[in-house]
Amino acid sequence: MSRPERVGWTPLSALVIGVLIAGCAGAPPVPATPQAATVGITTFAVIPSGPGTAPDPGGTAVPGGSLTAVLDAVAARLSVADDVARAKWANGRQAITDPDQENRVLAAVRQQATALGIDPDVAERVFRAQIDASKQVQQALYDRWSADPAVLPVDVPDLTAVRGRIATHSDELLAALRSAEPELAEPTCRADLDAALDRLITAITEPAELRALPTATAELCTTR
Ligand SMILES: C=C(O[C@@H]1C=C(C(=O)O)C=C[C@H]1O)C(=O)O
Repeated sequence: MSRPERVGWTPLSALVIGVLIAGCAGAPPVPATPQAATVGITTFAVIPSGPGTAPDPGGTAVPGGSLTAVLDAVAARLSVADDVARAKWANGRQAITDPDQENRVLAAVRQQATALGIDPDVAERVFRAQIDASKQVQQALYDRWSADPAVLPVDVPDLTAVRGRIATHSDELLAALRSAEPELAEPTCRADLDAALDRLITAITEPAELRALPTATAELCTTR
C-alpha cells in the first residue's frame, strides 16, 4: 500500500506536484538529455557513491553518498516497471499484480537479507514498498495507453528477461541497504534522503516514476 502521508513537504514533494501539474496540462515527458531519448525513459545521475560518502570530481566528499547508492538502486528497479507493463499489456493486458511473483521476490529478498546480515523484516518492508511503487508506475502506464493507444510503444519485452533485470536491481538495492545501514538509522535520514533525491530526480524523465518515488522511499529510514 502506498503511504504518501508519511512523506512530509519536501523538495521532492514540490517536484512531484510540479510534475503532476505538468501532466494535467497534457505535457508529454521530455527527455532531460539527448541520451535519455535513446537509452529509454529514464536515465540516472552518474554520481559516484560508496559507503558513507561519495567522492566527487573535485575531490570533495559528497555527504550522503551511501544514500545516493540506495536511491540509484531504487530508481533503477523502478525504471524497469515500464518494460514489465509493456510485456503484460501485450499479453492480453495481463493483471499488473502477480501475487505468486511477489511471494517469490519477497522470499528471495528475505533469504538474501539474512545472508547479508540485514533484518529480513526490514528488507521485506523496503521491498513491499518497491513492489507497490512498481505497480503504481505500471498502472499509470496502463491508464495512459488506455486513454491514448497511439502512445503505446510497439516493442514487446520478454517478461522473464525483464524480471531478471529486476532481480539484479534488487540485489544492488540489498547491497546498498547494507552499506547505508548507519545513515538509514540516523534521525536525519528522511531529510538526508530528500537531499540526495534532489540530485537524482532531475535525471528521471518519466512522470509516473517521479510520482512513485515517495512510495518507493517511504520505508527506507529505519528510525521513525
Ligand atoms: C514487476 C512486476 O509487477 C508486480 C511487481 C513486482 C515486483 O516489483 O517485484 C512483482 C510482481 C507484480 O505484482 C512483475 O510482475 O514482475
